[in-house]
Amino acid sequence: MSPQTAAPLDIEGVTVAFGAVKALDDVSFSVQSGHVHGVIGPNGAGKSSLFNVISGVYRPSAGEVRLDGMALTKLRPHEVAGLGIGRSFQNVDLAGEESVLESLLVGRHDLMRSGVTAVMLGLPRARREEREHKARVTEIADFFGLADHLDRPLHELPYGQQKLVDVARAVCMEPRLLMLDEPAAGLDEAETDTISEIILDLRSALDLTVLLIEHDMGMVMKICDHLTVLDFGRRISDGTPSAVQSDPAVASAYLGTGEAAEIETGTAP
Ligand SMILES: Nc1ncnc2c1ncn2[C@@H]1O[C@H](COP(=O)(O)OP(=O)(O)OP(=O)(O)O)[C@@H](O)[C@H]1O
Repeated sequence: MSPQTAAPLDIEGVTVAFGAVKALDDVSFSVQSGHVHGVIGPNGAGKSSLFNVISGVYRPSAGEVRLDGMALTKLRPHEVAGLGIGRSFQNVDLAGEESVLESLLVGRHDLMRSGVTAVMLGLPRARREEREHKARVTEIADFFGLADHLDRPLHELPYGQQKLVDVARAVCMEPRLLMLDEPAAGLDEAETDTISEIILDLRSALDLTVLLIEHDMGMVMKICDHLTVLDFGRRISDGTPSAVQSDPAVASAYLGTGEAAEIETGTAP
């Protein structure tokens, strides 16, 4: 289905500081190609900062990020996206009357060769390209069970489907590495199961590496091959879900956060 193949990611000695606060402090870990790799940690641990470094939004003061051996740390966000990193966001943007189709086409912006003017003038090459992009977007929407909703305004969809659109938009970028920031936030158990299945199916069907930030421990334990745990910007644990679950450093980081029981039992809050 996709011409791309899953890519490995290496994070080496990455530090990001905001004044006296080190959002990331000498963080290193590797993500194997084809893995679903979870990044977990209490609030403020540095997870979103890590995503921002990988996607080129934050420049680290030290360290390097490599996708399939290629250094990303000096690139701009659109250049990082062009190398095959697609990203969903923590908060769904409900503003505007944008349709699901339009929202998904935004994900293909960097893949479109014809400019907006050419499309508006109805030039043949632009029309053909637009048709091809719409066909691919429809195929991806179908994977998410969204194909019947393409013409509906995004804000009319139930929240669970809006979260699916957010993930689908990142898939429309044709990534080799898909970064998902809390795809299950605000979802009920059945919706969380649905998105979990979709992530696993996507990984196989599109040959993706998946990097996942998620607070839902039930989901993390179920679908991740490997976990990295951050706390106060430092990597405090890294290993298989069961190894991380029994790591005393992890239990102590979560102590008093309200998520400690979920870490121990691997259940959703
Ligand atoms: N742009 C910024 N300016 C100043 N401080 C920031 C900025 N971004 C992050 N931080 C700080 O860096 C630390 C890590 O924040 P980050 O958002 O990366 O954590 P997180 O693990 O994603 O948290 P959460 O689970 O709550 O989303 C926090 O102390 C945060 O206040």
